[in-house]
Amino acid sequence: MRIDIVTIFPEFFDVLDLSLLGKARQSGLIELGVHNLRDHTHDRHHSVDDTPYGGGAGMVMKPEPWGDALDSILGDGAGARTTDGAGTTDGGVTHEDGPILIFPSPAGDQFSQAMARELSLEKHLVFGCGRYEGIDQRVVDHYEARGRVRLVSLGDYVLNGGEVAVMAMIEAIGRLIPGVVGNPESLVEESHEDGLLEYPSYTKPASWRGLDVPPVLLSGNHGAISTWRRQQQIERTERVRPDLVTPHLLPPANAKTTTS
Ligand SMILES: Nc1c(O)cccc1[N+](=O)[O-]
Repeated sequence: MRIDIVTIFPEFFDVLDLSLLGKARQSGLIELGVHNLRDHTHDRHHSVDDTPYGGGAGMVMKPEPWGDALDSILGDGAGARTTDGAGTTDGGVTHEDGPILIFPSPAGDQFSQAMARELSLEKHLVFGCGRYEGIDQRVVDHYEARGRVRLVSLGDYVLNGGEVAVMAMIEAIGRLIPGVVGNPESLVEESHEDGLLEYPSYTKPASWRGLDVPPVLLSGNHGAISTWRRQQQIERTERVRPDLVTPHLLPPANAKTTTS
């Protein structure tokens, strides 16, 4: 997968040299390009924002630097929208094969594990990190007419810009790319992968400050352990995130439960 990021704080993404994503870049599983939006300005102050039309507080990011930066990544044909509905274009690039341009935004679709999994299958992601009061709307409109564009929200709270959200999205997406995480099994038993929150985990010592590991986990009875873990997932999800509990995730009414 190729990932490009446009930002006024390129150094923010230095951390992507570390850990699993750093190793994925060294092995070629992920190719990363970080682009400084200010390199696409042409005035001596390298200005990227201006006052909003219609008045109001704050500043809006100018469209010209964004157009220059995104064209340098996408090409001026961008993602080449389909023309005949059969998924082909004059450039031979199908709509589905083109890059996806993602703007983190509180006005976007909620990011989720399902979305992370969907995006982990893509060949090329381009992230545009807005700042100030946001990016001139015409940037989104221009590229929506030429390829796939998505506004994606990390959550319902206010951030100073898109960089933190992009970092979280890249981690959630990158770790799902085959080969990035050493043991793919570890991707399965995680919160939200099966629709439930994960069960509590324990390791040595068996007793710590008077707190003991649940005996079932020391029993060696793998069937009982699996049943206990599933029950813990259901109880934790019902307690913390009842909105995630759907009938198909619950055990049949007559199913036995394992005490701890
Ligand atoms: N919430 C927020 C924001 O306030 C600014 C940029 C991006 C996001 N977001 O992705 O959630």
